Amino acid sequence: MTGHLYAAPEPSVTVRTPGKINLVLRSGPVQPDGYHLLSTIFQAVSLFEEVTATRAQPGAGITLTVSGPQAGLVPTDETNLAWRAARAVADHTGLDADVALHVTKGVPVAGGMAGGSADAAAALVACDMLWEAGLSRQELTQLAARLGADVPFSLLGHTAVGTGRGDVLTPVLTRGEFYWAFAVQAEGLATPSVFGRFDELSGTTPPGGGTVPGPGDDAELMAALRAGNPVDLGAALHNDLQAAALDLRPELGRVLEIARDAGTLGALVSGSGPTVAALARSRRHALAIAAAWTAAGVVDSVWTATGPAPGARIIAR
Ligand SMILES: C[C@@](CO)(OP(=O)(O)O)[C@H](O)COP(=O)(O)OP(=O)(O)OC[C@H]1O[C@@H](n2ccc(N)nc2=O)[C@H](O)[C@@H]1O
Ligand SMILES: Nc1ncnc2c1ncn2[C@@H]1O[C@H](COP(=O)(O)OP(=O)(O)O)[C@@H](O)[C@H]1O
Repeated sequence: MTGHLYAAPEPSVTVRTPGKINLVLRSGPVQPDGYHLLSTIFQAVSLFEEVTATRAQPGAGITLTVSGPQAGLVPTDETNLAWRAARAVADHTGLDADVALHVTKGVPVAGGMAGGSADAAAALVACDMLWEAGLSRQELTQLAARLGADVPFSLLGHTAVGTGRGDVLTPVLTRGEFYWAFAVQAEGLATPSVFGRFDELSGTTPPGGGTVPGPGDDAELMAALRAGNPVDLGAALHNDLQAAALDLRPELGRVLEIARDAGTLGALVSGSGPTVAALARSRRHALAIAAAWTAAGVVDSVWTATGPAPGARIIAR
């Protein structure tokens, strides 16, 4: 028998969180704090991020690595949202922030699908469990909202109405599965520039003024979700930021047109873009829409998924 010594592996926790689309996004004017009051309906989709948090030696601090097809576009320093989430758990609990984080990206980067927010949500849950911090759901949600407007929804998943900055959530009842195709561009759009262009295009409303339509205005969309009716859902999709994203990226007009030619039930820019989401009749139809985009050469990659998808889940420990 040879005398190999095997070190016990360090404890680790892996958490999976979904990307999202906004089925409806209505924005009011910019507020004095620089944020826009929103009325949105999020749907989580089956493109997932995974964050593994592994215990590190005392004094090691936070380290972070990233893998996945677009890993090169993601910062690995303290500006990464997963890093900031680990820091937030440590600051909130007074525990030492010694952890090695690994992020596996499955959501397009800077595509308006909240991949970074999903990493933040996953890192919150993973560090809470690894460090046995015992944070309540409410504490996790509060930390999430401080990290970004989309982060609380990444924790929750499924389908939900978002008000305030998009961070005040009410779950929505849905039936069945919806099929989506996504047209992804290699070069993302920065969320603040899209909101900035939205302000320019929407004119002279003074900061803090104006009103935001409530979810009651989306009764038809809510009924379509409850009934599991993709045709009615497709007809009710709406994004106030779409004109701004198209203004910054006129070529997205062609991407929308190709989806319509391929028989989509409804296509729109996802959140702040530039990803375009197209609702399909079936899994096969989603693949056909994706193939039409590829054939036209108007995208850098195509992805398909179903929604709704669950929120943060611990998948290994
Ligand atoms: C537009 C949406 C739609 O779900 O998402 P994306 O499409 O970018 O993923 C969200 O509102 C983005 O959420 P998130 O990306 O978490 O935003 P944050 O990091 O909190 O904010 C980044 C910046 O976006 C602008 N912002 C964000 C949210 C909001 N309600 N009003 C804003 O004006 C602000 O300029 C803010 O400084
Ligand atoms: N963990 C992360 N994953 C991806 N991007 C991140 C992350 N942390 C910080 N970022 C930065 O945030 C930007 C937008 O991130 P992302 O969440 O992918 O897009 P969006 O806000 O359009 O949904 C990226 O360009 C990147 O510079």
